[in-house]
Amino acid sequence: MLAVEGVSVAYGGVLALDEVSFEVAEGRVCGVIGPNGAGKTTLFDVLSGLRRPAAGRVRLGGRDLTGTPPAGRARAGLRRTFQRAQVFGRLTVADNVLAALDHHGGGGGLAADLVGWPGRRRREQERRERVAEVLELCGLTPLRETYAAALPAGQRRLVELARALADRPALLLLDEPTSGLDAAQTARLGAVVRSLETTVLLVEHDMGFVMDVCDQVVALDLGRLIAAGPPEQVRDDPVVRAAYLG
Ligand SMILES: Nc1ncnc2c1ncn2[C@@H]1O[C@H](COP(=O)(O)OP(=O)(O)OP(=O)(O)O)[C@@H](O)[C@H]1O
Repeated sequence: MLAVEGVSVAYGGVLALDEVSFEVAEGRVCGVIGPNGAGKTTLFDVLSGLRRPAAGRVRLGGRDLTGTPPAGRARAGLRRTFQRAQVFGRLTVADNVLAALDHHGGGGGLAADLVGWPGRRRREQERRERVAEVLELCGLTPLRETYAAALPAGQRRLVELARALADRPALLLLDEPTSGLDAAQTARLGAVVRSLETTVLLVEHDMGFVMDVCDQVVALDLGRLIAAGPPEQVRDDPVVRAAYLG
């Protein structure tokens, strides 16, 4: 379970987050909505460890991550995608995903290869199978040998998603995942997100997508949590509607 407890962040005089608290049960998909400047990006920065909150705690699976730097959170199973996809342009699609798995096994360099470290080939095989599985899931199999730099933005975003999913993260943060995707890619993304057993938090402006894939939604406005609950309930909440009308 992800627990956000009383998180506050101030930029100078501006309270970007004001005692925000909510929980997401394991394996659930939670949408984060709110008008511009609501604090959504700041919340993601706090969760991924890029920004230390002035107050409050973040727990994942009972473990307090509040003071843990980004690399430690990655080891705890947290993955994030960005509004601008971050992929290795000079690697093929398949190698991009393989690279995301490379800290599992492998290693040891040439010496270990020569000695034929037991289990090494089996692990290599497992990694390749996992790459194939994730590429298939994300609809990228036909593009597996294409260099990522040659892909249009929408497909690069799917590659970034495939990288994030590769080693079965405990928590996946998706920042506006549908931006740059066409209708077919958005539908594929929705199916992928729904099929995951991972806990997912996603910031998204496409309300149709949020309604379609999220189990719950939290709404922020001016740094405060103004509604939380089932998607339709939050969408129809008069306070949420008023916030969007500004
Ligand atoms: N580095 C910063 N320095 C000062 N103020 C900031 C900084 N980053 C964000 N803010 C302010 O904090 C508030 C929350 O911003 P944030 O980017 O988290 O909102 P958001 O919901 O992600 O908005 P958007 O949908 O436009 O991306 C806003 O008032 C914003 O102007």
